[in-house]
Amino acid sequence: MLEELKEKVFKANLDLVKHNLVIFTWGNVSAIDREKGLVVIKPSGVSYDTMKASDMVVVDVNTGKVVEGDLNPSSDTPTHLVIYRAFPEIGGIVHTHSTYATAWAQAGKDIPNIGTTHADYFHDDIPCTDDMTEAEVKGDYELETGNVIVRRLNEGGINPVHTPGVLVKNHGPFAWGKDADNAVYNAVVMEQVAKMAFVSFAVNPATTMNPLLVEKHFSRKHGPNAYYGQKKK
Ligand SMILES: O=C(CO)[C@@H](O)[C@H](O)COP(=O)(O)O
Repeated sequence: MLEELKEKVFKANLDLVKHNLVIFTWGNVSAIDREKGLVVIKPSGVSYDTMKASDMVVVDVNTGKVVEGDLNPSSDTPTHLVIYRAFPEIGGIVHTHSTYATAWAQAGKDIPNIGTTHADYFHDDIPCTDDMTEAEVKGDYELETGNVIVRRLNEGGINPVHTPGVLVKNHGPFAWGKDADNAVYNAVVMEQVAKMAFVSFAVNPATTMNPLLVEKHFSRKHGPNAYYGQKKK
């Protein structure tokens, strides 16, 4: 079942290594078959060096139950499932501990949009979630991580299509897209704009962004007036 999607998710997980977004067994990629209501995700704790397409695990997006696969699904599976259930536009999700995006997450800071590269792909500042409560941390942690992500986007009036990523405070980045490959692409861009922002503020802590450039660049990628109508934070 879902052999083609397993192959795509498997290759997308290997692309995390190719793009230097993960080491060891860190991170994970998933994708969803919306018609079947099934999610294919990387197995937990398996080295990318030995991983095979047939190792991918298939879970029910609504129950989280494993419907196919001999290995345990990624420990972050509940987080992925919350995001899929909340945002039907999303077809693939990536979680990494990539250095610069994770540094902004550990610092508890949104990645500010101070350049056209950022504007091309993320439009808004890339949001960082707030501190998780004791109940959230001691509860179903991965599920609650998904809930704080959804809450941060919804309360910020942030469109997940226009801003395809988030930072989980003190943890790391989640990125997404229309499919697994697009999610990996956005994860790579997020890490790059995180690095560029860090270096830019080191050069000039007082730097600012020309808002005219934001609309100019975002509209080039998403079409004219694509952003209007989205609530500002
Ligand atoms: O965020 C974490 C651990 O803090 C996880 O994302 C690990 O980095 C990968 O876990 P598995 O996908 O192998 O379960």
